[in-house]
Amino acid sequence: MSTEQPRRIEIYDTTLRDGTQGEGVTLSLVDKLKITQKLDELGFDYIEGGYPLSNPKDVAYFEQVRDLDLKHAKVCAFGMTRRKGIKAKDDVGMNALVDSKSPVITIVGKTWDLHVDEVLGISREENLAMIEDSIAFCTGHDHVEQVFYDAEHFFDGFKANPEYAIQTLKAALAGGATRLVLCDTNGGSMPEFVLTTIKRLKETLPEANIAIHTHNDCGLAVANSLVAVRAGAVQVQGTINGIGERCGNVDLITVVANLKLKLGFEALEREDSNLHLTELSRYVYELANQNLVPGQPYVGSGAFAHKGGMHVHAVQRIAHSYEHVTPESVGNSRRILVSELSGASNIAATLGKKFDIENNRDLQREVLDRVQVLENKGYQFEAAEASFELLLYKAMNQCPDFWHLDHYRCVILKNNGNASSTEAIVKVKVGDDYEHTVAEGDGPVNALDGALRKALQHAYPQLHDVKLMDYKVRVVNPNEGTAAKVRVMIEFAVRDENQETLRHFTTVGVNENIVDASWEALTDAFAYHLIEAKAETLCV
Ligand SMILES: CC(=O)SCCNC(=O)CCNC(=O)[C@H](O)C(C)(C)COP(=O)(O)OP(=O)(O)OC[C@H]1O[C@@H](n2cnc3c(N)ncnc32)[C@H](O)[C@@H]1OP(=O)(O)O
Ligand SMILES: CC(=O)C(=O)O
Repeated sequence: MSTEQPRRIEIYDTTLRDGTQGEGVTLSLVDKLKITQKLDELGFDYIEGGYPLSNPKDVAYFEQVRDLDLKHAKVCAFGMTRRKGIKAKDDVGMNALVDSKSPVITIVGKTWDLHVDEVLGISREENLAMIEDSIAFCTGHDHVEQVFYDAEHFFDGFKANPEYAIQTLKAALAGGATRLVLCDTNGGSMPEFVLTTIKRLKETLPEANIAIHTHNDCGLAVANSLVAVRAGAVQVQGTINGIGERCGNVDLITVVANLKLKLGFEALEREDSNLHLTELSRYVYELANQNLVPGQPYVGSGAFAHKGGMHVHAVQRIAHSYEHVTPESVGNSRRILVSELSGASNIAATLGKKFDIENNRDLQREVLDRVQVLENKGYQFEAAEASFELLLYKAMNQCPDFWHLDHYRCVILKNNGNASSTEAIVKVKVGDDYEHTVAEGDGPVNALDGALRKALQHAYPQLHDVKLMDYKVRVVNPNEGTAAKVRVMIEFAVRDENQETLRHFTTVGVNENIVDASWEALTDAFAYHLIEAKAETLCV
């Protein structure tokens, strides 16, 4: 039996620098500090906080991050080599880096002769001097513990001119760099090339500590990072959720999970850090104001969501029949979806216990048939769990009529130059009485919601607790132009008397008329809430 300790891989996060180079990503100073704290809590080794020369926010970040009580992570300041033709000590960028007081400085320099000759337009010797001088200038300051060298375009440079690429790395080592970070800046390299290149490099520079920084332009950032580790890299650089320039950086969430759960490496200082990967991913999406990616490996909302009937049938018996790791191992959870692709097992798994129908195959099939017919018409029940449950209540004859609609009407008034106003009129019969109400709203749905609530408020005060939160509409068959069907999904929150949210639920409606589709989703929600709240119907 091997007694060898698993190799520990350093994890270097650049969400706050390279991540913010992604389209649509901006983080406030407070967000950057919060993410720093979170990454430190989970045991990240290095956090690249920004580019101190770039903007006042990054300067402020490096001032304020010193007040955080970080337990493990080292904050890194990023910048490029000195400008051509001047001394490092006279370069504003160099001075901004050391003035940041960061214990680690990461300097990016040119490896590819194309960039040296054509982009910077300098001699190759000057580029080598810029790399060595810049690193030496930083290492010459006592507070600087380490300088990492980001070899920009390393793999493209090595392909074009391997001798020169290696000279640039030697210049970095001569300056005192403690990590040579091989960057696949354009994200175009293939894993085989990354592997063989690093192996060749290790023969030339056996003592150098190699790190890897990949981009995802070929969808290979994770693969390239993992082969680099296999070839001996000691550090992986990337971002949370893979945000970053163009197609993004490597997603450190996937890298860490693969290193720890699949390949037997140690990564991140905290023992149970992989259990918090889902939480971390969602935290960063939230602060970066980005939508979750359902299919994101390990931590996406769909990473352990089972939809096909055959899958659900098997997963209920043996979870790993359709799951490569347990959802809990990365802090995620299993979900069973109901749709036209479901089998009876999906219904038994999602609602079998709540409705006590785990063994009632006939009822499960009846509801499934109904789901299939409705989804064929444009409904979607995966995310509209309340409308789906209502189908079950109906199939079990447990969905009473709480009111009878006589009619509703919506009027939108638009005067030239004025904002439009909307009025809805609703007439319903509740028990023996007619309620005829009117409400104004921001639009037809808001006005109808108001008018129907007024009509029902005395008979069913429970509706006071349910609030409309979000409204989404999508065209189902766009080929029909303005006569196309639309699918409306409405999210509601149920609140207690202190206005604390107890739970959310969603309903769906489909129609050629957007107001009718909205009415269907709205009334589904009211009926669902009344059943769940055990309201007695006044209509017999
Ligand atoms: C692969 C990467 O992700 S590297 C990081 C890229 N990140 C960023 O660019 C975001 C932060 N950048 C910035 O805030 C700005 O671009 C700054 C402050 C760095 C520079 O701004 P400016 O002085 O206005 O220059 P600009 O951005 O137009 O052009 C880059 C300049 O840096 C020079 N340069 C580029 N790379 C290097 C390098 N490795 N070493 C030295 N100089 C370099 C270019 O020659 C050019 O200088 P020039 O205008 O004298 O020809
Ligand atoms: C340094 C860096 O971000 C890159 O080369 O991609």
